Amino acid sequence: MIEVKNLTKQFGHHLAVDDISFSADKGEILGFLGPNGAGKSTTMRMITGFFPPTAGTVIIGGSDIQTDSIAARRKIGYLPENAPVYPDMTVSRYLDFCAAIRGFSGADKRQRVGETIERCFLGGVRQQSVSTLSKGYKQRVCFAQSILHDPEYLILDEPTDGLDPNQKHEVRLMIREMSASKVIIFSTHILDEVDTVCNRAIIIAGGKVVADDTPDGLRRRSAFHGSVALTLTGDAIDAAKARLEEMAGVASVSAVAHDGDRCTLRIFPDDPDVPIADRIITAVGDDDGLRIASIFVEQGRLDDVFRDITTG
Ligand SMILES: Nc1ncnc2c1ncn2[C@@H]1O[C@H](COP(=O)(O)OP(=O)(O)OP(=O)(O)O)[C@@H](O)[C@H]1O
Repeated sequence: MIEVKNLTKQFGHHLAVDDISFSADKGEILGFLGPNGAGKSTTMRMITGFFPPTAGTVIIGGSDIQTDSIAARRKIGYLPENAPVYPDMTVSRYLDFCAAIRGFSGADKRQRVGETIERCFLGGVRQQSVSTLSKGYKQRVCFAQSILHDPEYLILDEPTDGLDPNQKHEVRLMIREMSASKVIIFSTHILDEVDTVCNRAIIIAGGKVVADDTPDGLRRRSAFHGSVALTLTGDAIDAAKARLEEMAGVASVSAVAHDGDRCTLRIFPDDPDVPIADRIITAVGDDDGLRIASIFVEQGRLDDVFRDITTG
């Protein structure tokens, strides 16, 4: 369990993190979202003991990051923003060095490093100097050092930043695979990533937690959640629209696009959780010459919800 209580960070007169509290348990993959400068990296730096908070506490598996720092940090794997890795070392030497710092030696160390290199697909560059690696590979090397000791708590600051789509996919898979036995917190600007990887999302804006929900729960906050986009072709669209407006369970119908004899209607239900698409198809089907070109039930888009929440 990770417990963050009333965490606050003041840089001079600037309040970067303002009284953040949350806790996360094993199996949770917690996405940290927020606009630029919201306070995500600062929060992660305090959680990992990179710098102390102005106020508040962080307890990692029972160990306080400030008063029992070494015990707390032993349990953490941390991928900082921009993947700081020693440029003059080879990949193999760097991971060897990280493993030694983590207390591994001899055959155990060799095995850890070997397995991690394999797991992070770094075999092809293991003897290459870090300074000659591409941005994506540097990111992978830094990711490798964060999981080397199989930590229970994994704090990843934009882990897929700079990776190509295949590498992004691999990292997301790895995060999901590891999640059962860990608490994983990672920040990202990619909302799709939250959907595919996380089972919980915290949105931070202006240093405060402004939403804490499942990705599905966030989507349900969209004004469009449960609405139906219906595209019709034919002459009798106005009659169909009138009929839909009278239908039980429909709150409103609006024409959102019109092109010749083709029209898209957006139908808002009274209750977004009561499906109405079947009844819409039946109601429209009564009109001669009218054809349904497409029908789509909107689940709500995370980027719309994110914008609404973070811009107030
Ligand atoms: N060491 C520092 N000294 C002074 N101000 C800082 C320091 N570190 C961060 N800040 C400020 O704190 C605020 C939060 O920064 P932080 O890096 O945590 O944001 P973020 O949410 O991670 O942003 P991004 O998505 O752009 O990475 C910003 O206004 C930033 O300028």
